[in-house]
Amino acid sequence: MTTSTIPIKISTKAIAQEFLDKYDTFLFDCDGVLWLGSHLLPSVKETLNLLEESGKKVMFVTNNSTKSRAAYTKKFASFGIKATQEQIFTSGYAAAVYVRDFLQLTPGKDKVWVFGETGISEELKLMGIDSLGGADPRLLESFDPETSPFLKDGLDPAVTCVIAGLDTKISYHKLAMTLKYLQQDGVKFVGTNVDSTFPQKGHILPGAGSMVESIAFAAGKKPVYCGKPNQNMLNSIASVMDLDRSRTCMVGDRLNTDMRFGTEGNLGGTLLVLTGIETEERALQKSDEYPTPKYYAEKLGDVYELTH
Ligand SMILES: C[C@H](OP(=O)(O)O)C(=O)O
Ligand SMILES: [Mg+2]
Repeated sequence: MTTSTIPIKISTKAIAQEFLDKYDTFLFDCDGVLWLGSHLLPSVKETLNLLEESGKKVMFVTNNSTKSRAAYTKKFASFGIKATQEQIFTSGYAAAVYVRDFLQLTPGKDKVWVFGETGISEELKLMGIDSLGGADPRLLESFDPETSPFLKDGLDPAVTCVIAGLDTKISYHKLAMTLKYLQQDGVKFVGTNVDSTFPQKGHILPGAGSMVESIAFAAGKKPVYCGKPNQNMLNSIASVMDLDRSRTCMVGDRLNTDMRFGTEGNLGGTLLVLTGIETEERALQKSDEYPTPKYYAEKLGDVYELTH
């Protein structure tokens, strides 16, 4: 899939101002755009303040399922950035919405086995859906099928779905139990996001996709992914806010998730920043796997720095 236009680099005041004037709503990816782990990227806070002062609407759309939306408001606050839970969409929340609304799990009856962190289980809990596994510390113990606390009374028959996402405390016990549940007839398989890698300051580390696809390979089953570029996420956002797609821009650091999400969502534009996964060379090359961005920039903060 390609777009005919050559990406425009935001490298002058005039281009930066043209970019700002073109859109009323900005959807921001988080990892690799706003921050790298605990490291806030340059002039991000100033850029977000500029957008707020200009009356622009801002949403945060992250494929990172490790934290709940509520936990993310605390991460934003730690950087001195105001963000309400309603402005934040995570792939963990998107997966919970999917199992509630599409798979129609019955709260109080159906349960979910989670491979991943609290960002998934906390969102399920808010919907009244119980989950097993996840950050349960007993899963960090070495796995023995004879003694595992998750097997001694047999598998929980109430589990009708597995949700898998990024787990920075991965263990064989977690992999084994997730596979056991996926081997049960009728258990659905949901992935939070397909990102193969995860940007940290000075490192590109294994992402959710590398773990979910490992489980999929073992189970011989393909998950339904709920994060970007899945359009259910954008449709959820559009349903809760008055979104004029033609005046909306998706800002991200990954071509095959963020830029696809924006282009396939028929948004007015996309901005690829080079502080995460991608390079200028890849931003400019045409590919069948992902669209070229409308704009690109060395970093998001250039939008502020070039106009001030
Ligand atoms: C990298 C991705 O997060 P995002 O860039 O979508 O915030 C992820 O955590 O897998
Ligand atoms: Mg990112």
